[in-house]
Amino acid sequence: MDEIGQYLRNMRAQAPLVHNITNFVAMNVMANVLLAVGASPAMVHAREEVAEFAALAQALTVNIGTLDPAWAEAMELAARTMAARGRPWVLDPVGVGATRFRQDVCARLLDLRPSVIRGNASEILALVGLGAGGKGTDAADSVAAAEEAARDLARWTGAVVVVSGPVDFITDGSRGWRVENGHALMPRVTALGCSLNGVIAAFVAGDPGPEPVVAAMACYGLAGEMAGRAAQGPGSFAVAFLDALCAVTPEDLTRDARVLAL
Ligand SMILES: Nc1ncnc2c1ncn2[C@@H]1O[C@H](COP(=O)(O)OP(=O)(O)OP(=O)(O)O)[C@@H](O)[C@H]1O
Ligand SMILES: Cc1ncsc1CCO
Ligand SMILES: [Mg+2]
Repeated sequence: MDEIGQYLRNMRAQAPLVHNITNFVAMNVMANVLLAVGASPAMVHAREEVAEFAALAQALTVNIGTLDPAWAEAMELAARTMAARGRPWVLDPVGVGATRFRQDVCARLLDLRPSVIRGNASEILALVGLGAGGKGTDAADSVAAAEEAARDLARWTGAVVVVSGPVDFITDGSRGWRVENGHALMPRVTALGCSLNGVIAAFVAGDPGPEPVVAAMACYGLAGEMAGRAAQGPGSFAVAFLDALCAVTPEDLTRDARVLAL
């Protein structure tokens, strides 16, 4: 892997336009996260314009958090555009274990070959369950338990798979990395997982493959650590986290990333 800070430097030099079809909860947080880290966000979801808009973007994220049928159609149209143009797109299968609707939509989206799939341990296990005939999952599934499932999902779909949690796991099906950066307040602020998808998309916009995804995860976790030192609780953490995403330098990332190649 190159010097890890280089991926942040490259991303900021490109300042990629990231098109996001995300949930109502995440839209504002995610747009601010992307601006803070140095990318350019757009939240666009109408069926009538998503394909045209996706053609302008360097990367796309799709998040099924507040799904409805019109949005599901828009997600497929936008993902199809990226796939046809060979541009990266990131899928976040929020709560895919919970309902049939989410499972059906995710199965269709997986056919459109996401470049990256990012979820928490339960979501990754549930997605693998779609391929294996729908085995059940537990909301408390650990990242460690999901590592093998993530490798299976990566081999099955061709995507880089990320399991986020106290320690993140990233795999392309053969290689694997653990990223230990992060802060315990991150899961106490809504939509920081959803917003992470945008940062991953920004890092892979100019540079496909698992290495920029690993760098995005370390960068996000490191910003969490910086924010954690300034915060009094979840509210001030959310503000400090935006400041930290803006302040973190490539040199900080190279020095303080805690990445284990397996
Ligand atoms: N206990 C923890 N300690 C340190 N970092 C954590 C912890 N839990 C999550 N993170 C970090 O928080 C970020 C978001 O991951 P998380 O797994 O919470 O996403 P999520 O469950 O999809 O969140 P949401 O659905 O609320 O958007 C990642 O960078 C991850 O490393
Ligand atoms: C709270 C919530 N509900 C649906 S999506 C979402 C944002 C975190 O995934
Ligand atoms: Mg999530």
